Amino acid sequence: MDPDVRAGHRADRRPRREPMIAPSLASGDLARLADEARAVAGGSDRGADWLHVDVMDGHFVPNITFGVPVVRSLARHTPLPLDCHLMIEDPDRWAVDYAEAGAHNVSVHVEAVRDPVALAGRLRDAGARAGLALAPQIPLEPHIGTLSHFDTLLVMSVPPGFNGQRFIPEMLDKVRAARRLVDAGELDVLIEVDGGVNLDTIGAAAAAGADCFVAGTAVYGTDDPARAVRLLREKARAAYGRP
Ligand SMILES: O=C(CO)[C@@H](O)[C@H](O)COP(=O)(O)O
Repeated sequence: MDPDVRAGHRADRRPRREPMIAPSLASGDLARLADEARAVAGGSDRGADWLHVDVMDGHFVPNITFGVPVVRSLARHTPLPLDCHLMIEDPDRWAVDYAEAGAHNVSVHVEAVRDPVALAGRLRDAGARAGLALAPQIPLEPHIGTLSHFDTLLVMSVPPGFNGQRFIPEMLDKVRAARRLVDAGELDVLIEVDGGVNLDTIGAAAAAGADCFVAGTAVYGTDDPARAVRLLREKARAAYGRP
């Protein structure tokens, strides 16, 4: 693979002291996706780090959202790296199409993928980071070996399928366990937490060791999404022990 692309992936594995915020576009106005992306991009200020794109197929989860053509168009309308979270059956068939459409990170659910190691390699060959997602009922421990082939661990803190759900604090045990492995040098993944992240919950997720925070309702459910991104980052920074 292109060494510059790999270098870019490594650059995302920043020292864990600067929180990343990834607004979840599915909570925005779905008739104005480019505008909603622009609303969090930041302009001259620092905006969101990634734009989270929840892909749901009506089979793996009981909801339907975005397909490959939407991601391809979005990639032309925003400078933000697209973080595609595939909640679909047969990610082995579809994931690389999202990478080729311009996704920066493509996460697949471990129980849905047939050959995770091969798929991670194919995603990287297509120029994307590879992410492994764990729904609330899926434990971390059996998948640690598989994760060593991935760039991102997405810990879901709500059942997949819908925005606006309540954060499940018990999921932070998985974040803490992953953080310990990363800090011990036994795993090299960016830890993302997704679902119910808001100003009341982000501090606990940051203290548990998450690097990247997906927030839908807490960003797009406000009058000022850019401000919401700033406030979320400040809360996470404070929990990291930074001003
Ligand atoms: O993947 C999912 C839900 O399936 C999440 O990305 C949520 O869509 C985030 O929305 P909030 O829980 O922050 O409203």
